[in-house]
Amino acid sequence: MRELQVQIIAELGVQAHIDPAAEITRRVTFMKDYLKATRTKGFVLGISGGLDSTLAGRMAQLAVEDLANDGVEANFIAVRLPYGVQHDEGDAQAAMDFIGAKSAQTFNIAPAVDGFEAEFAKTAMADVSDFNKGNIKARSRMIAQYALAGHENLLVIGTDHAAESVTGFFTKFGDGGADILPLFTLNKRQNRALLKELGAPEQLYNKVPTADLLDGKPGRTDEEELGISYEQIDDYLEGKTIPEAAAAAIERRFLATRHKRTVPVSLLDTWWR
Ligand SMILES: Nc1ncnc2c1ncn2[C@@H]1O[C@H](COP(=O)(O)OP(=O)(O)OC[C@H]2O[C@@H]([n+]3cccc(C(=O)O)c3)[C@H](O)[C@@H]2O)[C@@H](O)[C@H]1O
Ligand SMILES: Nc1ncnc2c1ncn2[C@@H]1O[C@H](COP(=O)(O)OP(=O)(O)OP(=O)(O)O)[C@@H](O)[C@H]1O
Ligand SMILES: [Mg+2]
Repeated sequence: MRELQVQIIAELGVQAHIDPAAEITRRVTFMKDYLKATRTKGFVLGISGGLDSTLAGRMAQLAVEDLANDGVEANFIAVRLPYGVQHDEGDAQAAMDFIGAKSAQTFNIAPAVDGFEAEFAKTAMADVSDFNKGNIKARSRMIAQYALAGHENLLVIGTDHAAESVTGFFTKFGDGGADILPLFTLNKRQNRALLKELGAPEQLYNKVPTADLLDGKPGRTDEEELGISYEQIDDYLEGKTIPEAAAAAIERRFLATRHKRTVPVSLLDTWWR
């Protein structure tokens, strides 16, 4: 194995072989234990229709149902956070149906994002780029989830996992901003396997991953933006040999995005030297 590959696998805690049922139990138990230890009152998570939030959302609902059986009252808010009308709203609704959250809500981020866009144009005297606006959308979703969390003393769930973490493919303090990460250590195909194990419809566990942040290219696939396939990223994270160009691209992105996987850099840090 490549030297950096060994390091990355250890840092992200990826296991090459998993038992999906056991992984579900382990993660639901983690969510329940953390909620009890912190005496918080439940969870909130944005549901996009993509497979990561469908999986984390279903596990959150299972945690809340288990907690009720143990005599602990907890809420789970599954919140749709569209920018106006989402092009694949049907999948998002199918995800909401499958999750069956205790509380289902909708928060349209369009007025907030459009407000930022207008003020940005006045301040910078230039239009915000579609790419930069995409990050504003991701950060607006974070703010909406923290507002709901603050209202009821809930924990914000993040869907970061090894196959996104390794390339830093998330918005810093956007979808990267969360309190608890139940999918951590899993790669993309393992997320899919857990969702299938939970009995999700095929339409949901086989959904093509998309950050879906661009006005100009709705539903642009992650693989198109990254130029690396999840098959390659997953294989790399399982310690397999992949083509040199793909391995080098993953490692380049990993090294360039170290600042996203840590708290803000201070005088006491040395990792960047
Ligand atoms: N070396 C460094 N040390 C400390 N901070 C550093 C830094 N370099 C940049 N920064 C800071 O980081 C910022 C750039 O990071 P960031 O704002 O995240 O922006 P950036 O990494 O450029 O863009 C986010 C990427 O994640 C993708 N994404 C976002 C959201 C969701 C998903 C998804 O899969 O659903 C994917 C998105 O498509 C895009 O490719 C800079 O503006 C700067 O403030
Ligand atoms: N339109 C949306 N509505 C609600 N939440 C969203 C929306 N877009 C993104 N999110 C939140 O941001 C997280 C990160 O998005 P990301 O695309 O990585 O995950 P996903 O959509 O759940 O799965 P996939 O990566 O397979 O598309 C989502 O898991 C979800 O919590
Ligand atoms: Mg998505």
